[in-house]
Amino acid sequence: MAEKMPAIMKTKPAYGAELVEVDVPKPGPGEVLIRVLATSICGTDLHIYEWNEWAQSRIKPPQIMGHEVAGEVVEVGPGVEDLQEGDYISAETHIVCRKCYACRHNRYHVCQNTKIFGVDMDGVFATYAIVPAQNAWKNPKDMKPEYAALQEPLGNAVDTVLAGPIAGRSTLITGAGPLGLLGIAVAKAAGAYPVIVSEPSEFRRKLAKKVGADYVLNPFEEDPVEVVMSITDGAGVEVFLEFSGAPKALEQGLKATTPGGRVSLLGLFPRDVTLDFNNLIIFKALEVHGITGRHLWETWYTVSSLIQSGKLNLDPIITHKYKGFDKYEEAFELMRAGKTGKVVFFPHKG
Ligand SMILES: NC(=O)C1=CN([C@@H]2O[C@H](COP(=O)(O)OP(=O)(O)OC[C@H]3O[C@@H](n4cnc5c(N)ncnc54)[C@H](O)[C@@H]3O)[C@@H](O)[C@H]2O)C=CC1
Ligand SMILES: CC(=O)[C@H](N)C(=O)O
Ligand SMILES: [Zn+2]
Ligand SMILES: [Zn+2]
Repeated sequence: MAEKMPAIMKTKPAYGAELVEVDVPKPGPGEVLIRVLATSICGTDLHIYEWNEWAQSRIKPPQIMGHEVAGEVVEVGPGVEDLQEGDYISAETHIVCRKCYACRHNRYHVCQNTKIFGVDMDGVFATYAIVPAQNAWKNPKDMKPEYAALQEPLGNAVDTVLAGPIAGRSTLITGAGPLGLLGIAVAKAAGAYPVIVSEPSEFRRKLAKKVGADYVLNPFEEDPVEVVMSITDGAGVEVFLEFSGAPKALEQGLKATTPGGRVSLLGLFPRDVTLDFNNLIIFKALEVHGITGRHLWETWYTVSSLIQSGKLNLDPIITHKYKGFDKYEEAFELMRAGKTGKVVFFPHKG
């Protein structure tokens, strides 16, 4: 195996990243080394690339980026018992402590001491990467690497969509970025109808239709509330799934939700949000869920089964595939421009 490897690294506290040659790491106690087969870009990676306020407050360069991955175990560190060379795995990105109050209540997805690889330590945008054995998820041998890498963000989408009943329920999704597109795929696979999607980007509205949205609208040209009311004969939607992080979308979605309906909030807002809580939530007795990470490990079982069921229309969502990392700047710029769904790198050129 090579001694050196290419990696996309946040080398300095500024916009962008660099493609560098670094040493192939050695797995320590409780760790495995994987040969990365596929790795995909998350919106969080884009925040790190752009070096926004959140990234400046959290990321400590130099650091290898990336956290969505599928790979093959090539070396097992001391003390690892349930993994062996040749295992085909993906990885839960949240490294949890199992000691805090949340962990001791089986709420690992909100562990108070969460560390995230690719965020708080070296990540997976490289040909080899270190994964803590406790975070490894074994994949069926026949699962496409690009699907296997998507399981981590699919977990966010599954927890958002399936936070309550959805089969046969009218559903509004705001934001058809990579995560919102995954949300549409999960909602359709789970029997939601109609699925109405509000998204300003024409490129992404077209993708939303391909993935299975029943209606798409441009919130900058039509009032999402009016469209929803006309489709639902004035009732409003039973389920509102927020995937945009846009304050306006939140307000519109709450107005479009039927009294007593369910709201799942995944999108992260750029700033504090002012909201008419009394009339938009309290007097409508809405059920509101904050969504983060993935429930460990039941969400991974649901995601893997949904992929294996063949009912998730993932191919239209994976809009860009790159062999190697040479064109990483193009990939990030296209994503910044909103001209992509999910972008996947296959690090090994051979
Ligand atoms: N809670 C969690 O654990 C996680 C949350 N996130 C957040 O989820 C959100 C979605 O992630 P990505 O799809 O990667 O983000 P993205 O930024 O690529 O997609 C957001 C989409 O919302 C659209 N949008 C903007 N304003 C809108 C409006 N007024 N109405 C409807 N749509 C609007 C944009 O055109 C874009 O397509 C982001 O805010 C991200 O930070 C991402 C990962 C984990
Ligand atoms: C930080 C991330 O982007 C990650 N996908 C998560 O689920 O926390
Ligand atoms: Zn992510
Ligand atoms: Zn914990």
